[in-house]
Amino acid sequence: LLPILRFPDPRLKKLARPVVEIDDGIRKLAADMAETMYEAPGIGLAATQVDVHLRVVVIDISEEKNQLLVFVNPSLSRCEGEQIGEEGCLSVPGIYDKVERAERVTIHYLDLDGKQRTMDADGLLAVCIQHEIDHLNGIVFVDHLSQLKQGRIKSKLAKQARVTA
Ligand SMILES: O=C(O)C[C@@H](Cc1ccccc1)[C@H](O)SCc1ccccc1
Ligand SMILES: [Zn+2]
Repeated sequence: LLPILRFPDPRLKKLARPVVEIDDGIRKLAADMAETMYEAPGIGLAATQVDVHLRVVVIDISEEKNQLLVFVNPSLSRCEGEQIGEEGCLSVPGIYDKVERAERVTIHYLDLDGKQRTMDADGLLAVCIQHEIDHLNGIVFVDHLSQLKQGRIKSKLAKQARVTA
């Protein structure tokens, strides 16, 4: 299992670098990220969240937890429509708030065989993909909220940290 960075850790703001070659190291990273995601539990995880600043994302929104998607160097095209959904984040435990996302996206990425692929997504998968790509760009969903809400969240998490410490 990989330790997940907690907001407002400054390493969550780092920009992840593209993967140059998909080797066994990247395949092991994806496997470790998937294990960490399933155990959390979560439906998505970006390498940034486990302090690896490479553009790798794992997602599984299936009920049976048996449809793992791995996106290397993901990018979006054709962002259409709007949807507002309640979001949480494994790096911001206990905080949930509404975030506006595109309803439909086309994602371009490399699979673990290094093959260039394209996928259309909508609904929860589109939301998750946008949430994870934000992480690779150093953006946490809290950054989309008002300064007032961000202040409240920081103090709430600081209090939680004191209690658990
Ligand atoms: O921190 C992460 O990146 C995992 C996120 C991914 C996510 C956030 C909002 C909406 C969709 C996906 C989640 O914390 S995973 C936990 C979760 C589980 C079911 C539904 C929503 C969030
Ligand atoms: Zn997140």
